[in-house]
Amino acid sequence: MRDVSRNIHAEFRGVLGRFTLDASFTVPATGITGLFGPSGCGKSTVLRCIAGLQQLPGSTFSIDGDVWQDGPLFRRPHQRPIGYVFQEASLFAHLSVQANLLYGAPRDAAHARSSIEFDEVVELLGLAALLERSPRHLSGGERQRVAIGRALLSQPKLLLMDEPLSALDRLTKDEILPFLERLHARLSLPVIYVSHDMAEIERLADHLVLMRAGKVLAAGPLTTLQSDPSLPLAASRDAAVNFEGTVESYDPSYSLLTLRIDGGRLLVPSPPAASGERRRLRIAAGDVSLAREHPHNTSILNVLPARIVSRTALGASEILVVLALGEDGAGAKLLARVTRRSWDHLQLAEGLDVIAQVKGVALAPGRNAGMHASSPGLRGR
Ligand SMILES: Nc1ncnc2c1ncn2[C@@H]1O[C@H](COP(=O)(O)OP(=O)(O)OP(=O)(O)O)[C@@H](O)[C@H]1O
Repeated sequence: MRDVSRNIHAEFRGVLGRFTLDASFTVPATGITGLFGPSGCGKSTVLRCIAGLQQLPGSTFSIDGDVWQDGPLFRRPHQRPIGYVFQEASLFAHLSVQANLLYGAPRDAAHARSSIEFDEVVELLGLAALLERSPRHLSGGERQRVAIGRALLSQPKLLLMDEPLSALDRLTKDEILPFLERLHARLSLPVIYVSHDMAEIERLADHLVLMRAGKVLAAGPLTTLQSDPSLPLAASRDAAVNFEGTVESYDPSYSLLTLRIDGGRLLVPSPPAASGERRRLRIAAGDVSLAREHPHNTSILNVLPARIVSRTALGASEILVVLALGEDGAGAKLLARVTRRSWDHLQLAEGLDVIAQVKGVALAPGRNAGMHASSPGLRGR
């Protein structure tokens, strides 16, 4: 039998008007799972099924071995310990921010032990200065932070977020993303995060469920799906991979961080950071070029040994190359987009050891840095 403990397991099947949903996935019941796909593919419907707001007979759902739906068993929405954050925050206009936050928080002491604390939520979401205010006078971003805080204080076992940033402008989004990153770093609560914006998913998600037309194309770790050439992400114009790096050292004379990643080291321009700190990195396929030999006298900071894992034609003139970093080709996967002419000219081949020249690395802000910064990340060249 499948081990459903520590997992979220979903199988939703049914017909809604002219739409057919046939979505099954299993992801870890930890971290943030991005639910990604084009408009109308069924992302919100999956969330509604998880919340019990949409009942499709013959479906199943369990989290951490706790079954919410299976055959005749169907827990009603109020029997499911979920927090739900929608596109637009609907706050009670006649209540203060503090009263809104506490609305729906369990009052009994039984919840107190394992609970998400009020003070912690206020601190994590930067709400201290807003507590006495009326929601009428909050900005869109502030309202959404209150809505997220209220969902957390209902002590959910699972947080569902349906396009929580899509109603906000770019600057406000960039202001809220660091708060979400802090929640991610500090709380162990599993989150299912719906978005059709890959930039948000790349910043936040650990796992990904890729949807198309009511079906799940693939589910798994974000990096694995990003670097799978058979999936649409890798072939897209802005294809990239994200992975974690650990700060090894900081060179103040050049404001450069050295980060250890699986299979190599990267130098990235950055404000100082403490060694041992974990940071999320993004490397775009278009920022990686290949050489047969170690280049001399180059301005490119990051030049790493790697092995070619696979090649996939992208139209008539380009090739998408999946690389594995390290002399032994056992490290993190990277994508590179090269012209077919260069591929032939350099006599590249699957299995060949090459040098990856990384022209740009985007580094997510540190957990405590940039809480009011509007920069989505730094680029190092
Ligand atoms: N109760 C329902 N009855 C009939 N059709 C429905 C029902 N619920 C959803 N649908 C249809 O299912 C499809 C998927 O809708 P859904 O909102 O889940 O997509 P989505 O991926 O979240 O889209 P978006 O990103 O635009 O929000 C749509 O065509 C929608 O009209």
